[in-house]
Amino acid sequence: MAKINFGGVEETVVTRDEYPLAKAQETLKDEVIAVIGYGVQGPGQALNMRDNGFKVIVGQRKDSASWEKAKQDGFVEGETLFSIEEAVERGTIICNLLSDAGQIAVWPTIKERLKPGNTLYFSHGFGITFKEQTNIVPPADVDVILVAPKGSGTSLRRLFLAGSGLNSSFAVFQDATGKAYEKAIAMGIGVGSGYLFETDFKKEVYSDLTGERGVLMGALAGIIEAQYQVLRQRGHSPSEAFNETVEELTQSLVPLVGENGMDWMFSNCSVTAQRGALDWKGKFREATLPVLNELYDSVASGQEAARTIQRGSTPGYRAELEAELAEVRESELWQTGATVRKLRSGR
Ligand SMILES: NC(=O)C1=CN([C@@H]2O[C@H](COP(=O)(O)OP(=O)(O)OC[C@H]3O[C@@H](n4cnc5c(N)ncnc54)[C@H](O)[C@@H]3O)[C@@H](O)[C@H]2O)C=CC1
Ligand SMILES: CC(=O)[C@](C)(O)C(=O)O
Ligand SMILES: [Mg+2]
Ligand SMILES: [Mg+2]
Repeated sequence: MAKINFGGVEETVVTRDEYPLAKAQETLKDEVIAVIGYGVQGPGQALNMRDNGFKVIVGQRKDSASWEKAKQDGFVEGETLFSIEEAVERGTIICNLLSDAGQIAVWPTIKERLKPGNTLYFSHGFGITFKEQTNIVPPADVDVILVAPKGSGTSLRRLFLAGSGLNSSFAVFQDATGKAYEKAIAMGIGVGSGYLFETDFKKEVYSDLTGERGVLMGALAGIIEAQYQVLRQRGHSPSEAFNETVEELTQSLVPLVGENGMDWMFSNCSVTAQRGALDWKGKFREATLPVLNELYDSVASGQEAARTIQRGSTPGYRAELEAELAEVRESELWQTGATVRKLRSGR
């Protein structure tokens, strides 16, 4: 395992050089990998593993949109596509890729079909960590592992097809066979990870829930709305407010951050911009620190999990969620965005 120094702190990382695909194939050669749930992570992981030469079957509710999607992706009913019950029966590694709320409802179905020596696999520490709320307590005779790609299942698939990989966290919660660690790494390689970073279930779910509610999604959406609102209220046109808040962020500046870091993005902007950004970043940091601490507390207390479960198990919730997304989509800000996107010439 490679020891890599991250800004002065040494961590253990698994690379594809030291754990090549051939080794992962050897480790998992006798396993039937049952991917339960075919939403966003399900297709990304199942297709990457299938393309990587693993035995993959899919378990999904019949007559659902996801069932049809699995068929379109080449999974064949009765051969590689089954009901959830049958897929769990047939699998030796059970990948629980249902939505986090869905995992609670389906857990009894999975639990009663697990056999000694099976592996229970998650892509989130949610169900295990918040067991008081989820009741997901695996029997002692199965391995319990995690590989959590740090990005959308859509990106996992796209990067795999492009020949690169998305980084993933991995963890072992329970090692019944003595082989759990090896299986976790092999699965991580199999689903198309670039590098694998070791963590535990609790750290994975705490950081993941914080990240998506914070900078990655919630804070990003919120700060964009706030700046757009200020510019519009101060008399700027929609296109000017959008270009100066989102289009330049996504098309020019964030890709530069991704390429070579924040200081490099800064140094590719004017000295005027650099002076102002360096002066103002502290204010933004201090203003958001209390909110981020409140968020972390809400994650650690189980309140975020409770809300996810409560909302996610309400009948008709998907339609409500879609209505909330439609409200975002139909706002002036994001309607302006749709128009601006059409004007990206030559791309
Ligand atoms: N969306 C993503 O890209 C990422 C998701 N994850 C984790 O991966 C896991 C799967 O997440 P997603 O793919 O987003 O899930 P999803 O929300 O797309 O749902 C997956 C599947 O669960 C099924 N399902 C939901 N409730 C059900 C129920 N009560 N009975 C039977 N089937 C039910 C749906 O039909 C769907 O096919 C979660 O633990 C999530 O936190 C981790 C990294 C990224
Ligand atoms: C894509 C991802 O990793 C998230 C944002 O944590 C999620 O979809 O839950
Ligand atoms: Mg995540
Ligand atoms: Mg997440």
